[in-house]
Amino acid sequence: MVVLSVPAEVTVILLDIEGTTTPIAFVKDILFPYIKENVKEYLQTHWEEEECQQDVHLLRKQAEEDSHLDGAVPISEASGDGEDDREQVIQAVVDNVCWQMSLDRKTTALKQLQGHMWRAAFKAGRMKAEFFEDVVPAVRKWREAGMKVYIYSSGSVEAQKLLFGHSTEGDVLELFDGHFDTKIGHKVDSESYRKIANSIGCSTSNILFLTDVTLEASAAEEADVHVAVVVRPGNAGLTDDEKTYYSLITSFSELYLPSST
Ligand SMILES: CSCCC(=O)C(=O)COP(=O)(O)O
Ligand SMILES: [Mg+2]
Repeated sequence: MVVLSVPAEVTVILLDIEGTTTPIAFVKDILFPYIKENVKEYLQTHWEEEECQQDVHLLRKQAEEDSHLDGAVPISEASGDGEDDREQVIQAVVDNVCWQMSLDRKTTALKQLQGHMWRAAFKAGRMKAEFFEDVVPAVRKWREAGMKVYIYSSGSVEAQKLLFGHSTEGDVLELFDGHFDTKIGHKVDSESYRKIANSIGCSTSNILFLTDVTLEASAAEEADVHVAVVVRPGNAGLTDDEKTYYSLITSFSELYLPSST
């Protein structure tokens, strides 16, 4: 088995979700279709609720920022003038969400609505998150060795907690010391990793970030974070240069912590 030695200065392991802890297929074949199939009915049912209105407000602001993009879908303000008007705005929100999802955009606005929609499905037991089989045993081992373990995903913190709280391996939320999402910044922006270190109360060089996306690995590395790229079934392929440049692992069990036996 290939072994990757974790540098002695690392005290925090920061994990991506999609393609790292969780198969991309679970996200693409289960989580995302649930949104596309249910978004209209969700909006119709929850429209009057404060949380839903906040989600629509955020999506509308995002739509304004996106107005220069090809195919962008604007969301007008409801005039408050009857059922037809409300249905038109709902349809625009649906179209906007589907457009963003067709591009796999990671906007905070989209991720916030998705998290709220998944809540009911996870809580009712209609959906259970999947993790690669090495994930939970490795995280337990790292914690026993004194590591802190955090999540950094484009999925909202609320959605992350739903995932780890409702999985095929039960509720494993307590294994994590904290969660970060795009509210701290985007994963391809190196400043996000400095803010994460600051929020944890450590130096960026105390962090090892595991991700499947080399643009994220590169941003983290620019901030002096240690990185390893996770190669999982179903992940996007890497170029030969990327394979040579980055430390690669195919399972969390390939990480060797000097402090553990
Ligand atoms: C709670 S994560 C749900 C999956 C998701 O929406 C997503 O965007 C995952 O992105 P990641 O940053 O974990 O690759
Ligand atoms: Mg990922």
